Amino acid sequence: MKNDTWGRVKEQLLEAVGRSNFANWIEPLEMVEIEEGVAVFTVPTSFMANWVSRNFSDVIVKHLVAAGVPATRLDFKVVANRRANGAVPAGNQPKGDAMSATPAPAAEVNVETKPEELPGAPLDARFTFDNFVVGKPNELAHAAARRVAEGGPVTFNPLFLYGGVGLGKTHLMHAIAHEIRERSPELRVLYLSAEQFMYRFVQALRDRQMIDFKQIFRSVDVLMVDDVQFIAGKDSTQEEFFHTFNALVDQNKQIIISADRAPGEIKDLEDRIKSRLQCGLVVDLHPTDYELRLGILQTKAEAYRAQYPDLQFADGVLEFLAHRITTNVRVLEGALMRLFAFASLVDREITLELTQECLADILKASDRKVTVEEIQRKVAEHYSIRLSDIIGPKRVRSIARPRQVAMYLSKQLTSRSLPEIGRRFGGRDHTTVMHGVRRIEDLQIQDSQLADDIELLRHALDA
Ligand SMILES: Nc1ncnc2c1ncn2[C@@H]1O[C@H](COP(=O)(O)OP(=O)(O)OP(=O)(O)O)[C@@H](O)[C@H]1O
Repeated sequence: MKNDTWGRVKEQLLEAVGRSNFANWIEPLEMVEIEEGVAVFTVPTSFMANWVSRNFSDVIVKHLVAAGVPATRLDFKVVANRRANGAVPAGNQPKGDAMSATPAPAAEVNVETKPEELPGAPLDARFTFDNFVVGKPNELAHAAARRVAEGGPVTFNPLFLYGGVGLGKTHLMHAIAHEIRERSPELRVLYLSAEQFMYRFVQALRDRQMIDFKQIFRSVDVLMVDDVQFIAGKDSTQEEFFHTFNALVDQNKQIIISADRAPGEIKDLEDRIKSRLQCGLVVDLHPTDYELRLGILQTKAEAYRAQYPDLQFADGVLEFLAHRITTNVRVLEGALMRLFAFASLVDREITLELTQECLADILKASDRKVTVEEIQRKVAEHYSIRLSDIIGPKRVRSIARPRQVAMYLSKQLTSRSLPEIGRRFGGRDHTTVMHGVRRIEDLQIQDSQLADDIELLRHALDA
């Protein structure tokens, strides 16, 4: 076939597949010969051979035939000697070796991108499964992560991990990547943040390297994208992410995604992406509880003590921190590190006093803000009465006393004024609240059962 015939067919294909597909997939093809109904093309990469063969064969054959070329099927040959991981402008390919090679199905040609060439983010060596403390709030997420890391047939795809700030999503993602790399070094694992994904995508568009981009992202065995909420509202990045996602799922490759909230709650994320993200297993990391925080502190303190055996902890310091710093694990870790640094500087035992002095700002910022509504709910639960009764007008003692307890705790644990508290108790006057608070203050002294109840409630509200 003459080159100008292929040139004319290309013009038709431009209209048929659109400018972007044409530039990415058709333009780089070079027609070499037609033999016994097989139209032979050279392509820059095996990925491209596969992709064009799967997605554009029919349309190419159709237009070839319409132009009078007797083609019934296509064959692609990857031309050797190209740039390591990229396409070469059409028309510049060295042809010698590839042309004399035995024709091979496109799928058998394999141009490898080595793991080190993958544009991923580095993994933190500390973020392993061994260093991850498991407790009730994260046991499901941990189990799912372990399962994915162990490999075997893909059971849930994608694995979607979500949770609030600093609860261990990134730690788990890195742990999975470490484990897979250790167990199956031949697998190509690509970990990166959604922000980096966008950055690579924009860069590829700008440098006209979309073929490389697609090739790399669609040729990995495990794709891990952290903080996916970042692409919300970024239309072209979402589009590309969606296609990458589909291409990998189609090939049964594992995808692991993390976000700060559930897929359905990510605003400005296309519905089709939301529903794709929900297809596999969605697990959340719950806010830490006291036991998990204490476990994390103990593990970290032990590791630190192994390094600095002279370091002394007074009893109750770790418990105090686990009790007081409830925001997230990152803050907890930061507090512990500061404490260690301070203690080794002043060369003193870490006492409760030293802890309070050294971490005053963190402790203040971490003070939990309890609401009047939470107090009312907990008190109602504790005394097995209805929440509406706490707020309502009933005056029988079995209801009036718990109501006074709730008023007392509201005064103690929140910064609300008496009139504000009164308003939240069904619009009562501030004098009624004041009376309730005083009554409980007095009664506590004589009534040990009441004192215990209040202590229990205070603890529950603090946790
Ligand atoms: N269960 C845990 N055991 C040990 N360390 C933990 C645990 N959970 C969190 N951490 C530690 O807390 C810090 C914050 O965790 P990580 O970066 O994984 O949080 P994240 O959920 O990804 O937060 P972000 O939403 O900010 O991205 C890390 O140093 C991590 O090692």
